[in-house]
Amino acid sequence: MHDGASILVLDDLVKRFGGVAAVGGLTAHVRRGSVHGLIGPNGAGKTTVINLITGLFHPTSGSIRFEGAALEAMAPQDIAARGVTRTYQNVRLFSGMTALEQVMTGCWLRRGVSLWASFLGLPAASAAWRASRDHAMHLLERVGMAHRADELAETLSYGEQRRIEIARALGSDPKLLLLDEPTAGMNAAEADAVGRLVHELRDAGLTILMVEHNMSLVTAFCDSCTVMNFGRLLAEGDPRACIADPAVQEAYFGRKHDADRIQALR
Ligand SMILES: Nc1ncnc2c1ncn2[C@@H]1O[C@H](COP(=O)(O)OP(=O)(O)OP(=O)(O)O)[C@@H](O)[C@H]1O
Repeated sequence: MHDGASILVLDDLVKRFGGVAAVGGLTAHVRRGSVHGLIGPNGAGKTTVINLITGLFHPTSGSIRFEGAALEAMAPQDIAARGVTRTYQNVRLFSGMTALEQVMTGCWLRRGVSLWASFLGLPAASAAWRASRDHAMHLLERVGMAHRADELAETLSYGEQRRIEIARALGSDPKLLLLDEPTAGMNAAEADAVGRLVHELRDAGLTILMVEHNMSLVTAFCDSCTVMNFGRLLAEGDPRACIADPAVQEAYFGRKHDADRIQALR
């Protein structure tokens, strides 16, 4: 997958924090128009990879190519402007704002009017505000939350808040959406609904890279995956094949004889 089919290519990516190599030479490919899972045990380096792709951290070495452009030295807002956006592991909504207002904050890249025009209430700013409200409403419909548009975010259920976050991330018309544990804390029905939403977004042309711990969701909804362990690549490809890989099983559950010993101690 070294051709134009890959929208994102990570090559020998390294991120050190002092003596800790959170990412220790990761190479990975994400195919355009796919749902790609990024999985691995706790502390494997998955969130650090998302932080590197979005420019929150710069890599110690290695490269990140998005549609052929090098992202590794770019500022987060420039990466966002190229069409890469994300959600966070923990819900990060603004308190005191309605669902619609939350999503409107994500539409800033589309507005195209200066901050001064907004402050001065110029006609162009009012028209841009109406356009971003209409777009935010459309996005709420897309994630099945239009009926909650005027509710304060803090009054919504956890699953609903996650949907609002996804709608907000869609506000900048991304090409690549990075979801960091989008189903954490959800019940099976809510998680399944997120899986279906992710498929709808993919079918509408988006590429999705999703950090996920729920293996049944990964096998049901991811087209491909990258498995990390200790900052490195453990397996890449078809999710079922990756999860069945003995090295991946060992990373998650320990060696078979360790499991047998633990069982014997019980
Ligand atoms: N800012 C930081 N400073 C120092 N160490 C960090 C920092 N961020 C991450 N690490 C370390 O890097 C390693 C990878 O962390 P990371 O959060 O990327 O893993 P993860 O796979 O996302 O884990 P989880 O599934 O538990 O969220 C861990 O050992 C973590 O403690």
